Amino acid sequence: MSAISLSDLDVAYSGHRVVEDITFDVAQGESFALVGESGSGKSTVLKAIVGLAPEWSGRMSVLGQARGHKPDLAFSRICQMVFQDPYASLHPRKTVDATLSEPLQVHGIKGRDALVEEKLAAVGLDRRFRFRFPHQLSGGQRQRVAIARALMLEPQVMLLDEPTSALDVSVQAEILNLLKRLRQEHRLTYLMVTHNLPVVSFLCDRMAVMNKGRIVEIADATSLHTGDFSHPYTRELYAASGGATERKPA
Ligand SMILES: Nc1ncnc2c1ncn2[C@@H]1O[C@H](COP(=O)(O)OP(=O)(O)OP(=O)(O)O)[C@@H](O)[C@H]1O
Repeated sequence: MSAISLSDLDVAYSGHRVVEDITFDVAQGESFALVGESGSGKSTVLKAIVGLAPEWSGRMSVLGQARGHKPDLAFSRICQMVFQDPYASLHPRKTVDATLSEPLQVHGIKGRDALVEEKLAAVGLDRRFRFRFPHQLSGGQRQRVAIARALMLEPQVMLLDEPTSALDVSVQAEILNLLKRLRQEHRLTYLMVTHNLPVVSFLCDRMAVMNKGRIVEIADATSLHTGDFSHPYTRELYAASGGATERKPA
């Protein structure tokens, strides 16, 4: 059983189709990237999976459970999304504690104190941060809180939408290291949007290259060492990123 399976996925906004014919499978425990230039539809694919882009057709399933068009509370227990900008994704008037407790309340899960502290520790924040508001945190700390929130329900699949691109270069590597560690410790599957090929090299096993709403190529991340790609658009993207990506991102 795949962690994520998309087949002939089309997605539109107000009748205007922006994503077409998306088909790929992500294996359990795999880290899979969607790359491509701005506007190519990468985030839209993630939004469709979590139900934030409701005009879709095709087939989607996560851990063997087919996605429908109706809200599905149980889905959030297996799949969570982390957004690009932790300023925008965290409620400014909620403490870290309130933000992390909310999914537990919604799902009627007990043991709030221990779980909040456990997930804070998992993302490298000690208990001093628990009763702070987002404006009392750095950008990197805020993104750690957003990741902790995504972990609260112990999902197996995480959708990561440019999780480091809104951060200072100096903290990008810290968050990437954290994501790498969490994936190992929690045996997570990642589907990650990025435009940064060194990030793919660091964190991902395979990548799908998107151009104008379609996938033009699916390649192993190891191809980033050699530049051995079949589609001209991928070769262009590779050349634009400066070629071989042995170096660490950020
Ligand atoms: N809520 C929305 N309503 C209408 N159009 C949208 C909406 N969100 C995105 N779009 C459009 O859909 C297309 C794909 O956007 P999407 O955000 O998926 O691209 P992307 O590849 O993730 O780009 P970026 O890297 O800039 O985030 C773009 O043309 C965008 O303007």
